Amino acid sequence: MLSRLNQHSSFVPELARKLSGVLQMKEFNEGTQHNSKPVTSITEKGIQLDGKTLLHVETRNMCKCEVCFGKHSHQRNKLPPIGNASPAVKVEEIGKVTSQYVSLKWSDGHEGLIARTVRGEYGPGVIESRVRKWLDLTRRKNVEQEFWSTPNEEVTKVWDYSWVVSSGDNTREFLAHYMRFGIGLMNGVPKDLGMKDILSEGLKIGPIRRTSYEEVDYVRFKPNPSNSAYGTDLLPLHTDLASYFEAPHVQFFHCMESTVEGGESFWVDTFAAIKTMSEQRPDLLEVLKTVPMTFRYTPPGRGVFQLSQHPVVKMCGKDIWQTVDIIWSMDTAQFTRDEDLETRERWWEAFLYYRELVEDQDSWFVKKLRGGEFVITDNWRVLHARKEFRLTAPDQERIVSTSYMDWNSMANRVLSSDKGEHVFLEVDQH
Ligand SMILES: C[N+](C)(C)CCCC[C@H](N)C(=O)O
Ligand SMILES: O=C(O)CCC(=O)C(=O)O
Repeated sequence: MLSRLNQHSSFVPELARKLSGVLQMKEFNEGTQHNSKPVTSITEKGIQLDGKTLLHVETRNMCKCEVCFGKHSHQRNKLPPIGNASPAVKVEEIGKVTSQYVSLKWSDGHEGLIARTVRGEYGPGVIESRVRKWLDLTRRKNVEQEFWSTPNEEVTKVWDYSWVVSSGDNTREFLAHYMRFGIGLMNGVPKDLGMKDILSEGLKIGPIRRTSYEEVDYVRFKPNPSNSAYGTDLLPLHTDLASYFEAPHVQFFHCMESTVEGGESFWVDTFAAIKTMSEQRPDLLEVLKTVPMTFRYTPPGRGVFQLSQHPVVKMCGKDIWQTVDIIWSMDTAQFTRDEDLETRERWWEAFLYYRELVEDQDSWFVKKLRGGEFVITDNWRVLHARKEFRLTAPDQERIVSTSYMDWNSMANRVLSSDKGEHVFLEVDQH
């Protein structure tokens, strides 16, 4: 590798410019996303590449040579010198430029190459088209999500189970829909399939996230319920397991049977409400973002003591990232011990403002689930609830099974290539 690079170290800038011109045409034809001229030049801050400035330190950390970057692991093999920020490592020379890579030599003596394209970065194979289409959605970027303050046709779309599981691409479309709206519904799940069959054999996703409810929990009427879900009363809008430090990202609902009266489900998109709040009362939103609330689930006699704290709204940069809301597991008494009076007054004003927005019934998606229907919700975004139901005849039943999963497992299904042949970076063709 290095000896090959050395061949290019007597590098002529003009040649690179010519090459770059040719490459620009080629890439345009391939439909890649380079805008302006693919100039490669060294500047004060770093290098100019394809109309973009890359900092010296960034280029050094982006090195894709086989010394720096694991061929099999696609992880960094070797750290660039720790002191690469101070004194700053600098690009000293730009070498060969091809459609995928640019060779660079840095002031720490290292010679390597950085990728110019998504393909150069991750390697050839099916993944590239998916990454282009879905990378931002799988990273929960708000710009790709569609917030809904009324349940429109797209949000309420019900997908046919057998269609969804009939090909990998169909499954991906369905999961991408779920990620966009925070909810995805299917019907027609065959009667003989349980939660685990649907997840691992149908949607081919996993593993299930274990909680204190084990892998699959059956929500049905139980006397003296250890969780309010097992009663028949209205179950108000909430996200599940707020008492965990990291509440599960994804929640699955499989309605196995429902012949009771009432018991309609409803959902609301908190991100739409938070957006409204950010426009109308940014001062109150700030309070929800900064003041932590304690959440608690400590049912007696079960050896369970779950206690955690979170602000109700979490951000990731400028993106709304997570809402945590379960009114009845808020430990209000603990809150009075943790925060001063003034903070609590402001917090309650902010929380009730927010709660009023999500309790606006016009923003609810209401649907009575029937046997064979399946719902996935973004438990960091969409609140779910169930209306009261009544058992008026002995043969009536309502059984919903629930499970949880990490968001990564969904993203993995949407973006990954299938297991099989190794597909390596094309650095050796550079
Ligand atoms: C569905 N399953 C019964 C497993 C969990 C119910 C979670 C909602 C609950 N009240 C909470 O403590 O967060
Ligand atoms: O019974 C239902 O439909 C809702 C149950 C629920 O919200 C839960 O278990 O978290």
